[in-house]
Amino acid sequence: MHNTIGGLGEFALITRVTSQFPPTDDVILGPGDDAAVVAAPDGRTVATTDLLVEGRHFRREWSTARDVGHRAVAQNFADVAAMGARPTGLLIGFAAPPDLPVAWAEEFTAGVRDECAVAGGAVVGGDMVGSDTLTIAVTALGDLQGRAPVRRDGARAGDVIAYTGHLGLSAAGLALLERGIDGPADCLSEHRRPSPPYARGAEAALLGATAMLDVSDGLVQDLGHVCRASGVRIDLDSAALRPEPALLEAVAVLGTEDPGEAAEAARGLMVAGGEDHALVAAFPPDADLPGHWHRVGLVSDAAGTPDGGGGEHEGPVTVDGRASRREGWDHFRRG
Ligand SMILES: Nc1ncnc2c1ncn2[C@@H]1O[C@H](COP(=O)(O)OP(=O)(O)O)[C@@H](O)[C@H]1O
Ligand SMILES: Cc1ncc(C[n+]2csc(CCOP(=O)(O)OP(=O)(O)O)c2C)c(N)n1
Ligand SMILES: [Mg+2]
Ligand SMILES: [Mg+2]
Ligand SMILES: [Mg+2]
Repeated sequence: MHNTIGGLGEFALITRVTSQFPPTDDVILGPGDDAAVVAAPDGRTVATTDLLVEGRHFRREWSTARDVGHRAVAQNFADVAAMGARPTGLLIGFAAPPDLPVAWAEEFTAGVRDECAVAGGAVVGGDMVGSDTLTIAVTALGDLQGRAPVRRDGARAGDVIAYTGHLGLSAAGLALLERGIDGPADCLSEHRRPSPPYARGAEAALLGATAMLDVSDGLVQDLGHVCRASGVRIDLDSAALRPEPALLEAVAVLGTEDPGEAAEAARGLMVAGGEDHALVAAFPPDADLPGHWHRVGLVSDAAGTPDGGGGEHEGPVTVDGRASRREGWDHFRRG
């Protein structure tokens, strides 16, 4: 019996892993040749890639291999959804030390397979290499189904900002894990296995979204990209940012007794916490939004403000007209 991937060897591991992935109707040729062939019925393919690095994005003591598999898919197909596209294909680069248990690789694969079943895409290939640091590099493909992509540069003054999915739960989950606290469960599970509302990306496109992205680094920071690309400002209404019960509970567990302070701390996590992969979009003011799109802000003109929408201390995204005190994630600033 080979318990480590070093004992099993590269090609036996590839066979074990690739045999787990059922093809979908989009897959013309799956894993096994020099490249895969994925249908692009619309003739335009959305392509995106994100890395997961052990110690930076996940810890093996905090997340199971299955969790990391789910997360690798979610993080990437959320970007596909954020373009208004439907997930189709996935390529998985797997860099691992030879003493990694085979069971870890297999459980990771099961997580990938199960999240693909939720999102609707298929694994069509990947790569395996040895590395001191366990690193997962995923490339995701999507189909626009004949629609125009929803970019970051289309928001216009007068548009409303709305989100769907969760905000702040993942950041709360991370804070709980850092403190060794094992609840509330919804926050821990959202951190370990984010649940992006994949199908609502295409829905937003059909509802007339003018700009969209998924929240990976923090709502305020990520909406800043929309502002810079669109040449607008965005003001969020704190009263419209309603924390979910699990988030309020997490904040209480993390040490805020006062209910007023708890609500404030929860909103802090909603505007600055990343990795829930909620979808946030700008819509024309008359858009007929279903209830799962929560209206939280307004787009205004950047003209007349310093720096075309915010100086060094006031970014283009404000909360109740004021700069947000909390920043989002920056890979290099935070080390
Ligand atoms: N090393 C790179 N080479 C080329 N493009 C990159 C690189 N890193 C990031 N990008 C591009 O910059 C944009 C912003 O990246 P990122 O902030 O990671 O987006 P997201 O949060 O949606 O994953 C994306 O379009 C991405 O493809
Ligand atoms: C062990 C650990 N520490 C810290 C974090 C928090 N964290 C890591 S990366 C990140 C931002 C999102 O990841 P990124 O690679 O920037 O994805 P992208 O924005 O490109 O989608 C956050 C909040 C984490 N998930 N795990
Ligand atoms: Mg990225
Ligand atoms: Mg994104
Ligand atoms: Mg990021």
